[in-house]
Amino acid sequence: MNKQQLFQHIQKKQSFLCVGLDSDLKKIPDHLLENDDPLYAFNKAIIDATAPYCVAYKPNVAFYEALGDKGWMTFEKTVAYIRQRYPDQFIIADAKRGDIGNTGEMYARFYFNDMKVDAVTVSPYMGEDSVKPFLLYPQHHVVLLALTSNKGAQDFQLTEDCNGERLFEKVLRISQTWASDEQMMYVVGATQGHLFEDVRKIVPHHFLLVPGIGAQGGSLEEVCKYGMNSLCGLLVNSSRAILYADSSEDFADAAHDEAKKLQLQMADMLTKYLNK
Ligand SMILES: O=C(O)c1cc(=O)[nH]c(=O)n1[C@@H]1O[C@H](COP(=O)(O)O)[C@@H](O)[C@H]1O
Repeated sequence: MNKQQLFQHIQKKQSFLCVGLDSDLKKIPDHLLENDDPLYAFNKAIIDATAPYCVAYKPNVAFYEALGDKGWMTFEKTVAYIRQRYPDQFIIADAKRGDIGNTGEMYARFYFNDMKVDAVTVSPYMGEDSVKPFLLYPQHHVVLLALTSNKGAQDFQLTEDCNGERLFEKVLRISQTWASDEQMMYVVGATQGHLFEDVRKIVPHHFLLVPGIGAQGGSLEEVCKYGMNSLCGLLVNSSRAILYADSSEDFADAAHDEAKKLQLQMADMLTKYLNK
């Protein structure tokens, strides 16, 4: 899916919501534990409840990897379910990979060829040759960590070199030379507020994956005010606030309501900030 197609989905749905599938056996409603594959049953119900209100899903592989073979099967089945039922949805494997070239090739092959996701989150720390294997798949996307939502973003990403350039700025500036803004996207945490202005000075045209609203306290309004571009350019993720809005048998209805609430706020943001 290219940027223009993603934007068309955003316009059609009046939403730039990405639902994070951080599905945790310890948090899903008890009655689902009777299923052969409880996480898959949970994911299917969440996906059916939220699909009208989002344009993307982001299964976080940690939650599947932790369950071994069974978890990987759940991951694969979940991606296949989205592909089959909701082919317009953009699917991001949140894997935060990044290793030397030949290892990166294995990761890229696994996620793009076998798991068939559209995009993978990748860490920039090991540099160009660690990211390149993912860029050999022209129809797929790298979502590079730039300025993350967590407190530890201060430890390295916000530190300055002797010219006053912060590390996240260097990541954005240099990595742009590795791929076009069709293939590269960046993670910028919603908790970074006005720093979106600085991000947009360097990458005005890229799509940004923005986690950190809801449970982490980031502001949707601030993200949109400083981060929206003429193709929206934002995929705003929410995981726990949607998945665990209710722990009873009504969990899917609660997820539906939460996703719809965010979609309505996003429709307002599009009216307010698109092309402003
Ligand atoms: O790459 C990510 O998706 C990511 C980057 C980041 O800076 N912060 C961040 O929270 N995430 C992920 O986004 C999701 C946020 O989940 P909630 O805080 O529950 O909405 C989790 O899957 C995190 O791993």
